[in-house]
Amino acid sequence: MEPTNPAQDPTDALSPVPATGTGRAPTPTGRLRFFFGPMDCGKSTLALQIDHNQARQGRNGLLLVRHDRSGTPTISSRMGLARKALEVHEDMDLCRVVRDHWARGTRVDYLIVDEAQFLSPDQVDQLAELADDARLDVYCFGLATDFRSTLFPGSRRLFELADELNAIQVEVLCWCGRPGRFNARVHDGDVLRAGDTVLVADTAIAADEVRYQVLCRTHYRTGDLGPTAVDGRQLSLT
Ligand SMILES: Nc1ncnc2c1ncn2[C@@H]1O[C@H](COP(=O)(O)OP(=O)(O)O)[C@@H](O)[C@H]1O
Ligand SMILES: Cc1cn([C@H]2C[C@H](O)[C@@H](COP(=O)(O)O)O2)c(=O)[nH]c1=O
Repeated sequence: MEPTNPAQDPTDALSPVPATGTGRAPTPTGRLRFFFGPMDCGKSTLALQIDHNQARQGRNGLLLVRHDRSGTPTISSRMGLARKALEVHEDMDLCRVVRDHWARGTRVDYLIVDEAQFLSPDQVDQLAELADDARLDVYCFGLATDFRSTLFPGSRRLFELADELNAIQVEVLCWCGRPGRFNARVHDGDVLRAGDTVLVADTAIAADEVRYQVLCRTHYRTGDLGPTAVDGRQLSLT
C-alpha cells in the first residue's frame, strides 16, 4: 500500500502524518524488531531506554502493552522506571490505533510494544503492515516461550515476520549458576506443567501465590527449584 497524503483522508490509508515543527527528527526506517528473553532479563527496561533515546531526538512514539504485571496500562521495569502505555485488547486493530492518532493530527514515528508475546498473530501482522506501509519503526519486547516451553502464538508470528530478532544479552541465572532460558510456573514448590497460557505473575517469591522461576533446561525438565525459599528469598548455595 503506497503512502498517500493523510491531509486528504487521514482515516483511509496507512500514511504517516507529515512531520511538523522543525522537521529535523530522524526518518523512520520501517523495521519490525523483536527483542526476546526470559522473564527478568531486562526487556521492559530496554523498551523504556529505546523510547527515551528516540523521543529525545524529537520522534513521536506510541507505547503499547498487554497485561503488564502492574495490572495497569504501564510499561514497568524492575529497575524502577515506568511509563503509561495504551493497553492492547484482544481484538484491537493496531493499524486502526495508528490511523486514529493520525486523524487527531498526531505524528507517529515508532511503536514500542511490551509483553508482545500476548499479541495475537493477526496483531503481529498489523505491526508488519505498519512497518512496511507506514514506515514505522516497531520495537517489540517479549518472552519467546511460555511455562510449557512452547512458543507463544504472538512470539511465533514475530519470529516469522520480524526484520530483526534480538536475544537480550543479560543472562538470567538458574539457581545452579547456568544461564536460564525456561520460565517455570511454580506453585507450592512444584513446577506446573498444565494450565492457561496466560497467567500474569512475578518472579518474586510470595507465599501461596503462583510465581515464575527462570531455570536452565536440566532443572526445568526435572522440576528442581533448588534450595528452598525462606522469608521470600531464594537460599544461596554458599
Ligand atoms: N536492584 C537492582 N539492581 C540492579 N539491577 C536490577 C535491580 N533490580 C532489577 N535489576 C535488573 O532489572 C532486570 C529486570 O528488568 P525488567 O525490565 O523488569 O525485566 P523483564 O521486562 O525482562 O522482565 C534484572 O535482570 C536486573 O538486571
Ligand atoms: C511464562 C509465562 C509468563 N506469563 C506472564 C507472567 C508475567 O506477567 C509476564 C512476563 O513478564 P516479564 O515482563 O517478562 O517479566 O508473562 C504468562 O502469562 N504465561 C506464561 O507461560
